[in-house]
Amino acid sequence: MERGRAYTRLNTLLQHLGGSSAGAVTAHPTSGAAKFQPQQFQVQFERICREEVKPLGLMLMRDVSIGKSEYVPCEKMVSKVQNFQEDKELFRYCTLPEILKYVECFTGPNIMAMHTMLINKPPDTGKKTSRHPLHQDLHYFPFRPSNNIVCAWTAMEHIDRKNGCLVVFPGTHKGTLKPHDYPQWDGGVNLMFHGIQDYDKNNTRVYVTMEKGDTVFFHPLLIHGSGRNKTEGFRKAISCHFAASDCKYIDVKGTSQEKIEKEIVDLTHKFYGLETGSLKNVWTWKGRLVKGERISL
Ligand SMILES: CCCCCCCCCC(=O)SCCNC(=O)CCNC(=O)[C@H](O)C(C)(C)COP(=O)(O)OP(=O)(O)OC[C@H]1O[C@@H](n2cnc3c(N)ncnc32)[C@H](O)[C@@H]1OP(=O)(O)O
Ligand SMILES: Nc1ncnc2c1ncn2[C@@H]1O[C@H](COP(=O)(O)OP(=O)(O)OP(=O)(O)O)[C@@H](O)[C@H]1O
Ligand SMILES: O=C(O)CCC(=O)C(=O)O
Ligand SMILES: [Fe+2]
Ligand SMILES: [Mg+2]
Repeated sequence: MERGRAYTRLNTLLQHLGGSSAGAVTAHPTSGAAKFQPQQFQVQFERICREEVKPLGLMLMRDVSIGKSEYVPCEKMVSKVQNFQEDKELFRYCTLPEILKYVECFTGPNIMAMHTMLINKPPDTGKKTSRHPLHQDLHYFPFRPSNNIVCAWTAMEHIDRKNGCLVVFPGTHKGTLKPHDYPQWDGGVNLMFHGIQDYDKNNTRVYVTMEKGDTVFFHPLLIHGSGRNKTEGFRKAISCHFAASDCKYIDVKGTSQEKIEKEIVDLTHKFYGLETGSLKNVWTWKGRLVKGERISL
C-alpha cells in the first residue's frame, strides 16, 4: 500500500504488489471467480429505473432540478440508487473476491457491507446541482473506529473532470470528523448533500481520473466530493462502504451528526414507513454480512 495517500487505485495497487499489469482486474480476474464487469450492473440499474424490478429497501433518488410532476421512471431521471442490499444482482458487487481481498486489509476477516450506492451523475442543467460538495463519509455513519471502515468505489466507465470525477484532499484521513451542513449554493442543493464549510482552500486537490472497472479504496475521513458533469452522458459508479463487523455503534445525539441523523431517520420513515428513531437502527437494518461472522454491527 502506498504510504501517505488516503486512496489507492486498485489497478495501480496490483502493480505495487507485483500483481498483474494495470487493467488486470477489469479484464483478467486473478481469482478465477466472478468476472468483473460493470456492464452487468448497468443492465440491472436500467431495469430498476424502468421499474421492471422493485428490490426491497431500494431508494431511487433524483436530482433536485427535476420536479415530481416531470418524473417518469427511466434511467435519465434517477441520479442515484441507494440501499441495494436486497438486490441480488447489484449486491454481487459487494461480494466480489477481487474487491473483498483489499477491503479485508482494512477491516480484517469479519466484513459487513454497510452502505450501497450506484451513482448516475446526470448532465448538469446549468444550475450546478450535479456537484457533490466536499464531505467526509463518516458524517453519515454511527459506527467506529473509522480506520476499520473503507469505501470501494468503482468507475463503470471512463471518468475524468469532464463528467465529474472524484476530487480528494490527500492526507485528510489523518484529521477528525468536521462539522457538515448544506452548502450555500444558488442553484439548489440535493437533500442530504451536506458539505464541510471551512475546509482549507490551500489543500492540494487530486482529481481522480479512472478507467472503466478501476476501483478506489478510501478512508471515511478522507475529504472528497465530485464536480459538475459537463457532458451529455450520465456518469456511473458503483460503491459500497464496508466495515469490520466488530465496529461499535455510537450515539450521535449532541454531536455534529445529530442533524443528518434526523434527516435520515425521517427519510427512512417516508420511504419505508419504518420508525427507526436512530442512525444506529437504520444501519443495523441495512448492514449485511459479506464475510466471516457478524459481531457488533
Ligand atoms: C436509509 C439510509 C439513507 C442513507 C443515506 C446515506 C447518505 C450517503 C451519502 C449520500 O448519498 S447523501 C445524498 C443523497 N441525496 C440524494 O441523492 C438526493 C435525494 N433526494 C431525492 O431524491 C428526493 O428528495 C426524494 C426522492 C428523497 C424525495 O422525493 P419525494 O418524491 O418524496 O419528494 P416530493 O417530490 O414530494 O418533493 C418534496 C420536496 O422535495 C424537493 N425535492 C425533490 N427532489 C429533491 C432533491 N433531490 N433534493 C432536495 N429536494 C428535492 C421537491 O422540490 C419538493 O419541494 P417542495 O416541498 O418545496 O415543493
Ligand atoms: N480505512 C482505510 N481505508 C482506506 N485507506 C486506508 C484506511 N486506513 C488507512 N488507509 C490507507 O492505507 C495506507 C496505510 O495507512 P496508515 O494509517 O499506515 O497511514 P500512512 O499514510 O501510511 O501514514 P503513517 O505514517 O501514519 O503510517 C495509507 O495510504 C492510508 O491512506
Ligand atoms: O459519486 C460521486 O460523485 C461521489 C459520491 C459520494 O461521495 C457519496 O455519495 O458519498
Ligand atoms: Fe462520499
Ligand atoms: Mg502507515
